[in-house]
Amino acid sequence: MPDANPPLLAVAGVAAGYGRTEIITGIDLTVHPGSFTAILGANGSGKSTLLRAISGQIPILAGTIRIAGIDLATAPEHAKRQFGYAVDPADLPPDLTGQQYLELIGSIRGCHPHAWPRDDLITTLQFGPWLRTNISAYSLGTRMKLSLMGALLGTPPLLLLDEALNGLDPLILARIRRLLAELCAAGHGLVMSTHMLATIGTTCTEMIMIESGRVAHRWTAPMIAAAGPTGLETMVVATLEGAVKASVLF
Ligand SMILES: Nc1ncnc2c1ncn2[C@@H]1O[C@H](COP(=O)(O)OP(=O)(O)OP(=O)(O)O)[C@@H](O)[C@H]1O
Repeated sequence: MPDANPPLLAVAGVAAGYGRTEIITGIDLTVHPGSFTAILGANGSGKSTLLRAISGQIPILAGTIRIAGIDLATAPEHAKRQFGYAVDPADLPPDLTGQQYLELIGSIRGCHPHAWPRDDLITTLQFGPWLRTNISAYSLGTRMKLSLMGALLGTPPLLLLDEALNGLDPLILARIRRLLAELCAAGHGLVMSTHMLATIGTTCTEMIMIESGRVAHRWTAPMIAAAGPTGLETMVVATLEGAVKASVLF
């Protein structure tokens, strides 16, 4: 019998990569309503590859991915309606305006192009002046805002953010953090890859660290709370140092 309250995301034994090269292996990850999972790891460890697999951009080589109980492999269109994914700013279509991009995402999601969790998102993100300008003229931070606005369109149950806070100025960053915290409090799930420990602080409920394509460390909410904002950085840097020493030994 299907689970009446399935997790928002259930990743089990997943392997994925590019062509014949397997980059991530044996990944298990469960995200429940209200949780915020941060994916950490050194450059090139496989964080984006994991998020590309979860969002169905690359095929998986082993394992299963279920989004709100829906199998991504057997019902991809249905599964993809359950999450918003902040695309890499470099992948935004340069010849569209912001408004056209939002209309495109809205048509794919079957929602109004401004159907956000808050009606005033354009004002909150100070995006109004850019709506009718071609994306090719945007700064990195402006592209990042549009990418986040696309992910939030239709207020999906699950948000997948790949280093989606890079390049935002401190005011916009604070506003986005507040909005994401509100969404988690309302029962949405958030998975975000990041190097910005100071930014995620202790707001996440789980942290995983990817090393060479595998989950090498997991920190639960009590462990994160016990470390505190300053201890968190020390803890993660020490873990990364340990990984570098171990790779030198082998
Ligand atoms: N499109 C691609 N084709 C082939 N290999 C790729 C591709 N994208 C990434 N890789 C390789 O996969 C590995 C993991 O890359 P990935 O982008 O997932 O790492 P990451 O942890 O997100 O890194 P960073 O923190 O630098 O963003 C790297 O060795 C990278 O070179």
